[in-house]
Amino acid sequence: MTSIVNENPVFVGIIGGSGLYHLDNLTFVKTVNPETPWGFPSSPITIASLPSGTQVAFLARHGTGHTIQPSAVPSRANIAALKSLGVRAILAFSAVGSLREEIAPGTFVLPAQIIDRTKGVRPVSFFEGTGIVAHASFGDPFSMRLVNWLEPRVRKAIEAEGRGVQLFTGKTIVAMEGPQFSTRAESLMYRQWGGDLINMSALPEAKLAREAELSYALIATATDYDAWRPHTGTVTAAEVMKTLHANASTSRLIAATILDELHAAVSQAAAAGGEVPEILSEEVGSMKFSIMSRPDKQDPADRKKLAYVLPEYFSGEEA
Ligand SMILES: CSC[C@H]1O[C@H](OP(=O)(O)O)[C@H](O)[C@@H]1O
Ligand SMILES: Nc1ncnc2[nH]cnc12
Repeated sequence: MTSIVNENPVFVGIIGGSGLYHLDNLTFVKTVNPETPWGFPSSPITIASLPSGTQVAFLARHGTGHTIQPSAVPSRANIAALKSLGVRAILAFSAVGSLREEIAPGTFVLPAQIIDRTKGVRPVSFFEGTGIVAHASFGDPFSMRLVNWLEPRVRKAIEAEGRGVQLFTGKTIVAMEGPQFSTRAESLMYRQWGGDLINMSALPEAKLAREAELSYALIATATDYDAWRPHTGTVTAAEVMKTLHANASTSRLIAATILDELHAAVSQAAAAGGEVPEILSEEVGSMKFSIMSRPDKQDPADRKKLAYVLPEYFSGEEA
């Protein structure tokens, strides 16, 4: 595991969604493809440096050629691989449908809540398949410190772009199974439930980031109005494609504008004796009291597996 005192630490990971398979203005350093206890990530991870020399890690959620179904994204391997590189904060981009008139295609949103409509076919926990039980807190599924930090910076970046892209915060995203889009009845139901956006990838990604004690924020980019509008057609992939390109270019601009400062905010305390930086403080240490299984009942093989993602609690001898 790469440590915080590395010469060129990679503290920030970016997960690119549909349409966002690479970033701009970065100098390629290398690709890495760590085999984790949960397999390989969706694609080799690109380590690249910003003009300042800051290095970041980029991972394409569906693979670089978009070959992985939403239900088959190896989210455990993705999150574990990023953590193994030293990543502490993840900016995840996602193409989403809108469930609200005011969130027009082309709008960017930093959601605050998730409604789970996945169907139990995705592994959702690093603890699954082990004899160690843990219950992560997930009431606030995104890292609100990170989201609040992002809001003014993302707003500034999109204003500077000058295309009139709007930004919303505090919204609720429905994470559905797919790969088919929703029916009109489902879409209307999600609105009644309080959903504002819909995608197929917020979960289990956000849950796994929480279990790994990583700060995680989603930058949701609206591509369509889903299926709830009475007098218009329902979402099609062709509709999504119309906005995907422009959204990806705004996403790249956002990344280029904020990554240096985010890296600095995440590393701010490293030099000052290893205190936990403010922006990470909700997540770091959050699993400490989530682990229910008595240490003397924990199988060493399970501990070894979990140490890959939570060395903080599992790398030593059992207590
Ligand atoms: C291309 S439309 C449906 C597809 O797009 C979103 O992907 P991502 O979240 O990776 O941007 C959505 O979640 C679906 O997987
Ligand atoms: N309408 C929609 N439903 C689910 N995922 C999406 N991704 C983009 N648009 C979507």
